[in-house]
Amino acid sequence: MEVKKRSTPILPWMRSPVDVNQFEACALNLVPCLDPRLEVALDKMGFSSLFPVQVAVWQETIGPGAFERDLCINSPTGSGKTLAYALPIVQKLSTRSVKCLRALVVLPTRDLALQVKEVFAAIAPAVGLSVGLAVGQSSIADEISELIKRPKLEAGICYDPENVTCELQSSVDILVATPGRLMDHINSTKGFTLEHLCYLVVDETDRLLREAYQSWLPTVLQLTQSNEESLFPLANSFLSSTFGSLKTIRRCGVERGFKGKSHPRLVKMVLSATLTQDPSKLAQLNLHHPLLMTTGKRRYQLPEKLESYKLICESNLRPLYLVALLQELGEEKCIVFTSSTESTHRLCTLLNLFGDLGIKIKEYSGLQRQSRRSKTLKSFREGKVQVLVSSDAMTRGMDVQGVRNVINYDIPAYIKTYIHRAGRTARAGQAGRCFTLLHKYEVKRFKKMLQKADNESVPHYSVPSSSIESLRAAYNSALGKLKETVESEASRKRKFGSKFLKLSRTKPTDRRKG
Ligand SMILES: Nc1ncnc2c1ncn2[C@@H]1O[C@H](COP(=O)(O)OP(=O)(O)OP(=O)(O)O)[C@@H](O)[C@H]1O
Repeated sequence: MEVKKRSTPILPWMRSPVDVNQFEACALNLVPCLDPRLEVALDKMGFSSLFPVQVAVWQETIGPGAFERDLCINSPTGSGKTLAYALPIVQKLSTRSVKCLRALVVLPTRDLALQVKEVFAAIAPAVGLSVGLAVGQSSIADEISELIKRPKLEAGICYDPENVTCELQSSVDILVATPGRLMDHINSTKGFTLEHLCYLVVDETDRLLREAYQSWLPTVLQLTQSNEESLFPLANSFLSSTFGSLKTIRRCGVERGFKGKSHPRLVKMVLSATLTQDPSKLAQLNLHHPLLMTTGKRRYQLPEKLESYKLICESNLRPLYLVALLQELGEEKCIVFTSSTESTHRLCTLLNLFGDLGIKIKEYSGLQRQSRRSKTLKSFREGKVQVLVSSDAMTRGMDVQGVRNVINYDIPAYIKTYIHRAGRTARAGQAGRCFTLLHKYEVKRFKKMLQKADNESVPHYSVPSSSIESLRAAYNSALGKLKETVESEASRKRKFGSKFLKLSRTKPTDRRKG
């Protein structure tokens, strides 16, 4: 007998969402209250209107909603969620008079954080705001000097470095960070404070809530919680009047208690194309009167102009079919997803051993150094590389213009993974295709998985058998070379490993002598 999986109850507030589909795109000059300087900045970005999800969020933030509720935004990949939160935050902070860290955006990976920072950087300076990045791209010292302003030393005056904390100020109004580097700054950067934080954005929420990442979330929530019930309220006011430092008084209050008050509670915005409904996960965010904004009735949505195809072949012939498909796609930018970093490396090596395919193919995976990954991503963005073979490092959030095709070399294990992978194409209302290579025994599972995203029938895609036949000889030769390459890589690794071991066994004094 089949045991039915007990479904988790949906939280009451999730049952009455705002449907983003009810909103239409809105020309920039018709967006109510939009700061004209931001209109100019958006125009420079090539944007002439706001997308529906951006209009819907604008309503709940700058419009009548007035940031009174925490927002949970579940809208498809490529629908424009980044600007949906960036624009209202920037508009709201545009009237601030003192610079301090007021908005924090947390993302799971460095490349994603860089991408989001670019969006803020395109609009925030237009209204005099600065944006910082804390991702560990540069040394911690360089990052600190970007984020914290040191007091100007007048000639002849020497400050005690231990005693300058109260003089240190934030150089940024908005910080985009990954959890690890954020925790480094919280724990050890003098002058780094979340005391004045007004906005917290948790992008790719379900991914970020899956791991603790050094307990960044409870730490941020604790550091920003209401300080009205502080044990020493008088001490607080004494300190601020004595030292004249800026103090942010938070209130926790009820739904409509904040209008016109200068220091509201911390507002949270959480987003994903596959937002979790798990009450225990959402509870970690300690949301205030949350409002769910979602697109349509289905929990999982694929982009409107995405076409999904299945390509059936024997497992051992998959590389052959992949090459034939890549040749058909020609120079169109394409991402090929595999199930692991190891198979990404192996597949990319194999493809490059096929002889001249007339397309530049590179690997992008968590196995590589960040600098290498960033370089590859840059070449891909610039069109110098046409095909990226990737592990799931590329699955979420990455926005690369002109990606027309996504290929699942390995079938994704979950519908969420399919949605994020496929979502690297068909972005911003553009058309795109997602091909999945399947063995005939996987077809049923694949169909069942796609039904969860309302995708009932996925047509077959076939490559001509003549293309397959013409590639066979090159395939066999590539397989032979792959064996050699793998063996020489393994022996290089072994050599490097034993050298490293020897080195670490040597006494430090000996090493210095050598
Ligand atoms: N108003 C707009 N007009 C034109 N293009 C836009 C607009 N807003 C966003 N875009 C473009 O749409 C693309 C997708 O935006 P974004 O990366 O924010 O999507 P997303 O919803 O966060 O996707 P994902 O769930 O995959 O992270 C980007 O290339 C962005 O530049």
